[in-house]
Amino acid sequence: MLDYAIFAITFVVFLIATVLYLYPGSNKITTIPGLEPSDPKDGNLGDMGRAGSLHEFLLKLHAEYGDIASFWWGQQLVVSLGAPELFKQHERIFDRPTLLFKGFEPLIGSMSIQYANGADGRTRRKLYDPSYGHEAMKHYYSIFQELGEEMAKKWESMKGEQHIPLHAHMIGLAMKAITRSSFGDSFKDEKECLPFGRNYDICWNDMEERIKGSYPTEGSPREKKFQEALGKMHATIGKVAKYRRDNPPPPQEQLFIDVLVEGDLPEEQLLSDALGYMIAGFHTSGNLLTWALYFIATHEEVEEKLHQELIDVLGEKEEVTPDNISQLVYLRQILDETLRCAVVAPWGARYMDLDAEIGGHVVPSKTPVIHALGVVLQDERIWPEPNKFDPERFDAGNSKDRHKLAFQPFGFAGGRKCPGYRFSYVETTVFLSILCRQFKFHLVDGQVVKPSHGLVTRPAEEVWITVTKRD
Ligand code: HEM
Repeated sequence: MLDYAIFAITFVVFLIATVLYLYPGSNKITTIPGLEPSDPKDGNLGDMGRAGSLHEFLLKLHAEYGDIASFWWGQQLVVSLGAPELFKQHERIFDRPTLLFKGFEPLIGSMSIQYANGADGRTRRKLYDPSYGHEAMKHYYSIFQELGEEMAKKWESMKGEQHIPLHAHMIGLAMKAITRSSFGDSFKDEKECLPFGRNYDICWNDMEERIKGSYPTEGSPREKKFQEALGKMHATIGKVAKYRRDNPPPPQEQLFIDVLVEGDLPEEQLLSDALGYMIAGFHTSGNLLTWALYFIATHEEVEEKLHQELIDVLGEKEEVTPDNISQLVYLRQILDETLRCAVVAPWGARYMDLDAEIGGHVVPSKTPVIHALGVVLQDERIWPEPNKFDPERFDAGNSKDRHKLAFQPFGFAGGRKCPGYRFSYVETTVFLSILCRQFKFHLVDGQVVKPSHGLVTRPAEEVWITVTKRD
């Protein structure tokens, strides 16, 4: 009888301990150091808001708890990795957790590649990736050249001291680059391009409000305005898709939109992925261009060294081509240091269906795992004086001993890194070589340029510059 009582008591104690151990809202389901939820419903989302952004929150989290740390996204435990050695353990993981990107769904749609995992995600990448592969890139140089020269002419026509809204101009330029190269000449027509840009602004401004926690109520004028603008963007993409379906180009002239059209995809997937690639394509590159020119304008020695390289490699007139682009070594260092210093894309994420071991801890199955790319890009153990803009960090001699996963601004895991990384390097190289060969840049006095970190890092306010034509 006593034996039975001891067994029963032990069993009940074990059961209670197990329930407490696994109860959501308790951090006991993992040994990973980290935050307790500040709120039973919202977890640490409030702390994230107070930090300013997820990136700033992660900087603090890792400073306090180390290279692997945990926190609560609402009632979901989330793990963050903040060191290249830990990235290594996630190098093969493909699937992305939906939860952390759910906020973008009203704009990009639930069928976006952003949410596609397993066989579906891999099949899509296999279908879409060649549009931004090494061979495809060769067709885009002339488009970038034409757009860069157009921008240079516009700046040249501006009177000496006229203030230029750098961010607006660079986002516009990057939008033209992705639409023309991926969707064809329909976007050459300003009548298509300008309203598209305006509708995009309406949707994006509303998305920024949503990401800060302000959602429109169903049927409200705000929601109607958002849906109307989104509908118009979809209608434009639908019109372009129909035109390309009715007038198919020869195989060697196929663009991304033709791949979508030929893929015989459900209409919703076509619209989602067309819009998703477009947004991912210009938001990122537009901000990379903005930050690069901001750093060039504020670092005269960098500006002059770059100008000299452009003259040495291209002379006064030559264009960037697939054959000479690799000679623009210093320009590439500037782009890489900009991606690092401005943390253009601060984080990525993955999850696994199984329990996994990372950094000596068990990560329970289905737990979203953040790749804190930006935390690593600002880690002073890897990058001394991390806030200093110094392209020499990427000089071949200075890079050779660095861990290969220390610089991964386009992500690194599971063959699912950013599909647009080559595109971005080529477009920004062509644009900057045209603009920096012709102009000197000056930041208008009295501005304090601060970053605003979302899924992409942009300047919190417009950056105003003036330009002087070089002799
Ligand atoms: C400065 C430029 C860019 C940066 C820093 C950047 C960064 C990133 C990062 C960090 C990811 C997440 C990767 C991961 O989960 O491991 C990503 C994904 C993605 N990027 Fe980019 N990107 C840039 C330019 C572009 C361009 C030009 C395009 C379009 C051609 C593009 C399209 C995408 C798409 C569609 C995804 C999601 C892919 C998927 O779900 O498999 N990006 N990007």
